[in-house]
Amino acid sequence: MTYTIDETDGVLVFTLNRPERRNAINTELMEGFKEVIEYVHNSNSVRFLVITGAGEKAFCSGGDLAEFHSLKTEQQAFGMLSKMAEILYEWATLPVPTIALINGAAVGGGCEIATACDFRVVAREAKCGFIQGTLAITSGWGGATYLFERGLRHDRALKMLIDAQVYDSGQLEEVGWATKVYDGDREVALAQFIEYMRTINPGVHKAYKEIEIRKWAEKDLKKRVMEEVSQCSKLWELEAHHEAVNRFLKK
Ligand SMILES: CC[C@@H](C(=O)O)C(=O)SCCNC(=O)CCNC(=O)[C@H](O)C(C)(C)COP(=O)(O)OP(=O)(O)OC[C@H]1O[C@@H](n2cnc3c(N)ncnc32)[C@H](O)[C@@H]1OP(=O)(O)O
Repeated sequence: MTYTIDETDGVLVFTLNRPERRNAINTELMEGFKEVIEYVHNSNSVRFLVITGAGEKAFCSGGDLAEFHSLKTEQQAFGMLSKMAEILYEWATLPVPTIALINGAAVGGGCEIATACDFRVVAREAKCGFIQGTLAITSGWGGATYLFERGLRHDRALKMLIDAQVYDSGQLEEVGWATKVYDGDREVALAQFIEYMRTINPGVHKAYKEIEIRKWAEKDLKKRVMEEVSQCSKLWELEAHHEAVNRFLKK
């Protein structure tokens, strides 16, 4: 199974389970996201939604470059990118707090998924980055749009995107991307992170999330996400991108 969904005491944990591919997102995993979103909407018991990656090495390495490499044209790329962008928008606007429990590398689309979450709880040894620039594309799932909504200083957010490098956990904390850096066991870190939130009435959480979502509706967030998708699609079909992906796959 490429993913698991487990609910315990109101905490729903979605685990990306392709450690041999560093939990890269393929079509099957996209369906997993949809299943989780539906689960949360239909549940009265889920209080927190957590996403994490199986294994110790990676949270998520972004889109599955082997699978998506068959997409050559702008139109083909737009199909895949917009599908995942729609999913991430649904995820970002869920009525419960969302937590990326970043157990290892989060790069490319993996960094976008984490940025679409409300909180990023990051393992001390994890490295994360919007490395899409090294593949001659921009983020294509809405990640840059979410990044500019996360309250980071503008120059720091922009530098993260245009340097296209991975940051260590100290740098991620310094720029304000990581909510918390943890040492040791991820389950313990998660339990500590939600310790106080748990004691608060869920109606309060839902109300705060609605405030955020209303702001996003007024700021046309969805439209801006889809424009980001279009930009990425245009770059995707260029030779520079296909050459960079070839280099990665041959490595
Ligand atoms: C498509 C959407 C777009 C977006 O909108 O953002 C993207 O996400 S673009 C994709 C961006 N991602 C990458 O460029 C991934 C780059 N991967 C890495 O940098 C590294 O793999 C890692 C995540 C830092 C982990 O490094 P390490 O632990 O050293 O593992 P390996 O590099 O040896 O990888 C093991 C294995 O997994 C395969 N792999 C890794 N990432 C992907 C991926 N995104 N898609 C497909 N396959 C991936 C890698 O090729 C290795 O395979 P084998 O050699 O066959 O073992």
